[in-house]
Amino acid sequence: MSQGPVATLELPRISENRPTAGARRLLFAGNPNAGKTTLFNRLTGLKARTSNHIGTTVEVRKARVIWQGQPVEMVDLPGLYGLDNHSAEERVAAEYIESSLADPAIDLTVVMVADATNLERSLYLAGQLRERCDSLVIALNMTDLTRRRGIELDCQHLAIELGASVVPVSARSGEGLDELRDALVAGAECAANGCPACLACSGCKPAKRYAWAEQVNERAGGKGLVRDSRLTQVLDDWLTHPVYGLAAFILVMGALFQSIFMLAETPMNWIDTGFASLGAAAAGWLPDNLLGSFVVDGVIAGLGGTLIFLPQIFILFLLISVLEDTGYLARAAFVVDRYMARAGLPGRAFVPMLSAHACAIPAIMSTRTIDNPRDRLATMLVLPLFSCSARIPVYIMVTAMLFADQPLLAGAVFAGAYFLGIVAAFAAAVVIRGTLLKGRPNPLLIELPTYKRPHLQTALTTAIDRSGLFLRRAATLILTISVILWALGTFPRLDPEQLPAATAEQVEQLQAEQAAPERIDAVVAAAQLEYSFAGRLGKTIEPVFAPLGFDWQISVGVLASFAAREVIASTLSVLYGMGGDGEEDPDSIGERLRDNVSPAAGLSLLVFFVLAMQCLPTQVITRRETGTWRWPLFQLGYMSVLAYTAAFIVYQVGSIWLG
Ligand SMILES: Nc1nc2c(ncn2[C@@H]2O[C@H](COP(=O)(O)OP(=O)(O)OP(=O)(O)O)[C@@H](O)[C@H]2O)c(=O)[nH]1
Ligand SMILES: [Mg+2]
Repeated sequence: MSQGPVATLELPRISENRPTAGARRLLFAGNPNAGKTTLFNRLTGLKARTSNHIGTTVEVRKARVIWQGQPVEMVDLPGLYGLDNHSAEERVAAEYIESSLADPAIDLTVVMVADATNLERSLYLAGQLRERCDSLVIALNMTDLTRRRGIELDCQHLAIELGASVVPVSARSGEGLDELRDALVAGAECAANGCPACLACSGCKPAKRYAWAEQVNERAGGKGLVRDSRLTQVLDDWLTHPVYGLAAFILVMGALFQSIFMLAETPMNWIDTGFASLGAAAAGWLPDNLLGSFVVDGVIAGLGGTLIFLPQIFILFLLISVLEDTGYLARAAFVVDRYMARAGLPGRAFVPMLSAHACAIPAIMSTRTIDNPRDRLATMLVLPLFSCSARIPVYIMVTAMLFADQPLLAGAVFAGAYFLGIVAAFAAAVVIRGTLLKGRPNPLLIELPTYKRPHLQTALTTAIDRSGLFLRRAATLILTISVILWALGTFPRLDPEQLPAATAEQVEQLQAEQAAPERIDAVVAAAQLEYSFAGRLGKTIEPVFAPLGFDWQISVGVLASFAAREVIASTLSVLYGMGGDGEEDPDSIGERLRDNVSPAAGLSLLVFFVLAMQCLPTQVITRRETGTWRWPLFQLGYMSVLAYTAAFIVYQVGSIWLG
């Protein structure tokens, strides 16, 4: 069959389980990391997140496709090992399966995705599902890997033992998908007379069920499957070793960040020059009036100030995705567990912490793999301290300003900002675990996934997806705020005939000196900006931020960035650009800042942005995951105090040192 699936994606709330009227429902269930989401993506054409570690999917995800003119609802579930005695993280999937099974209105087929390289373990859940549902299809996934190891599982025999269709597939390569689709369209009724296996173990104790799984696995030819090859064992000995493992960890993370900056440099320069020439060209075409200023100073400057970070975001997600796919990250979690435990954080917090370097939102959601509620809450509270990609603009802006001619120092300060975020998160965890959430984290017990060759296409899809999200934000939220700021900085208009006395005097003096007209324009533009709403607002709040060394422009930017922190870059591009020297060629953000901000104030700004909680969407997610506004408010409170205090110290000490 080759009808292209037409899919729409929706994210229901966890508890939502209403069937779509008249639709068949296909439920993708299976052990964690068996490839459920990869298969779901294949069949729906969607791009839900997949990766080679346990617990990637934490929410129920539905999609609707049309197959042979009929609507089919596909549901991707988080992984689970069994229907009974499930742990907290398996709850979402177990409850969804139970409630779907209990609802007679749903025309349900369960697609059990089984990892062929670990068939025995999958059979435990398969046996349970077979007992409870009348329509079950086993998608025996990862057969590309078993084949490579020279093992052919006997699917026909398995089908007889289980009394259900068994279709060998490779979700990654797409092999067997047509056969799977045919089996699903056909309806996939289980053998009416029941199957010996299920009759034999109905109501069995787990131990008996495991024994049954072992026997069936053996009869299907899965006994020869040694999960871990010799190479895997050797690699694991090294990568989880307390000393070599830590060295490897530092090396890998260092290489990751180093390559992000190296690879992103050239495309960032292109974007920078591109927008600079675009601004200059637009300034040439457009009349020198409000419209011209709106396009050049509002739209182009605002967009350019944000889009410049696209290459870094793309490369960061690409590399993290590649690394995840290899299976290394689970080993890294194992290595850092002992250090995390000292701060009161569970080892499982490692993967959320790593994703928090891209964005705190998915990171907070992925803490669902931490069973202990206190461990989980402590992790959530400190996650926003890690340097997410929205902070990168500020880091680049400030380092470019302070150390334009010293790339090594710039790199060190940049890394320092990341490091500060990590140290602050661990310190906050120590304090929180010692006071609010007393107790020690549970020791780390994770299953190490098998090493896999990374899939470039998956990584590219993730990177494109995340960059798309960033672009949409840039195009909507950030552009809107830039335009609002332009308007705030433009109105009310200052009548050129009625300049304030000081400005008029300055202009007269410049005219007497026969200064270049641009210099006179710049003086008038600065007076206009101070006269505007933005100028008045900035001047009002300036005293609050003055002890941190922020002038009124930065104060406006800091205020705006409490909605979304990356706004600061476009804000300053707009505000400093508007009050700028009026030259044809707009300078880079770094140069503009250098003219306006002292080094001590720059460092203080950097520290403030490392530590401040400036992201409404993250707070909304924290509210959702904790069920109360108390914790997001706590996040906002402690992080604001921390940011203000640290920036204050940096500015005061920095002013003495740096002059
Ligand atoms: N070689 C190979 N790898 C696969 C196949 N299917 C999935 N994978 C890889 O297996 C890993 C896990 O895939 P996911 O689709 O995220 O697994 P999942 O079952 O949704 O995992 P959870 O959401 O954590 O329960 C990813 O690295 C996939 O690229 C396959 O058929 N062959
Ligand atoms: Mg998944």
